[in-house]
Amino acid sequence: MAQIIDGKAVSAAVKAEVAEETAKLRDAKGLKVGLAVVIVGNDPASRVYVNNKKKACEAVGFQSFEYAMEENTTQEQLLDLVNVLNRDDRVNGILVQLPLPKHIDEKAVINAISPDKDVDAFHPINVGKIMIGEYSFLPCTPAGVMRLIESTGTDITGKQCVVIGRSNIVGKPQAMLLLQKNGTVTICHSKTRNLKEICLGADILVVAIGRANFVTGDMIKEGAVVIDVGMNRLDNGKLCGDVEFESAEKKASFITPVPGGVGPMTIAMLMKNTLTAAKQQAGIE
Ligand SMILES: NC(=O)C1=CN([C@@H]2O[C@H](COP(=O)(O)OP(=O)(O)OC[C@H]3O[C@@H](n4cnc5c(N)ncnc54)[C@H](OP(=O)(O)O)[C@@H]3O)[C@@H](O)[C@H]2O)C=CC1
Ligand SMILES: Nc1nc(=O)c2c([nH]1)NC[C@@H]1CN(c3ccc(C(=O)N[C@@H](CCC(=O)O)C(=O)O)cc3)C=[N+]21
Repeated sequence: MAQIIDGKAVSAAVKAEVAEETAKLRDAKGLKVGLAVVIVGNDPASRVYVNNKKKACEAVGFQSFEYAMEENTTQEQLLDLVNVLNRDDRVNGILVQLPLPKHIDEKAVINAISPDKDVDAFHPINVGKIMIGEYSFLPCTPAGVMRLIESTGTDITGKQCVVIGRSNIVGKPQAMLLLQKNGTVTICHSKTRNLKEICLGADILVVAIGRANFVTGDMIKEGAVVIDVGMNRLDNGKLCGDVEFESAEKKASFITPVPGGVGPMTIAMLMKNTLTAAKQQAGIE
């Protein structure tokens, strides 16, 4: 039976570190930290995340600036706001909640965010820096996953790591971070043929697909570390991961639950990135 990785506890520890350093820098250097969160339209799921981010900002001692824009906001209006935030000294980090309404070009918006305020690490400059290991920010979800793996005491070096999913925001950067920690990494996606076989070889399995209960216990090697990034809202309103928890926990050595696993880590790492941004903008470190 697997040990459950407590994402809430690990995220609380990260937030406590951030809160402590924020208070110290405020007292010693008068540093103030601010995060702007922009949301376009009124997708209920997005609202939940944005509210969680706002609460986290309060908890660690940041100012948060929320910009809720109408669904019919034009791309030009959104780009104008991003440019204002780029120049606003109170704002150290900018997060534009994705997905955006279809009439807005997400790439154009991401590219408009000043790379030093890009606390999601989605801007091409920051993506490139991650590739060559010279980053200042790591993308929040993959960075949170790394922290969860670390919390189990697992040494990644030489391990077979399998990532299912190759999105720019989760799968691809996740694979890169595991590689940087000397994992032997395989990336799977919808065209992968022998998925079950590949999964059965995984010492560390990270699943980021977006399909409820897709990975079942028979795909998991005895003793594997299983990280479930998926967030699927079922018809009954319940939140569920990409991994079928009941069968998977019988095989894994460690496993993350949904909710209470990767989700809270994403927000904690966002706080960490925002503090890093503020320090860099103030010339500290
Ligand atoms: N907890 C958190 O903080 C976060 C959670 N999420 C959640 O993680 C999940 C993934 O998100 P995201 O990466 O943005 O999703 P995307 O939809 O962008 O990517 C999904 C990936 O899964 C692959 N895939 C789809 N179906 C299969 C299949 N049958 N077999 C193998 N691979 C498959 C796709 O392959 P292909 O490329 O070939 O299409 C694609 O690479 C979602 O549930 C999302 O809600 C996302 C961000 C943060
Ligand atoms: N620019 C941008 N950056 C993001 O980081 C980003 C985004 N857009 N769009 C959407 C995804 C998703 N995401 C989550 C954040 C917190 C939880 C979270 O707190 N989850 C809780 C439960 C929340 C609930 O109950 O609904 C948990 O898993 O325990 C989940 C998912 C950030 N994302």
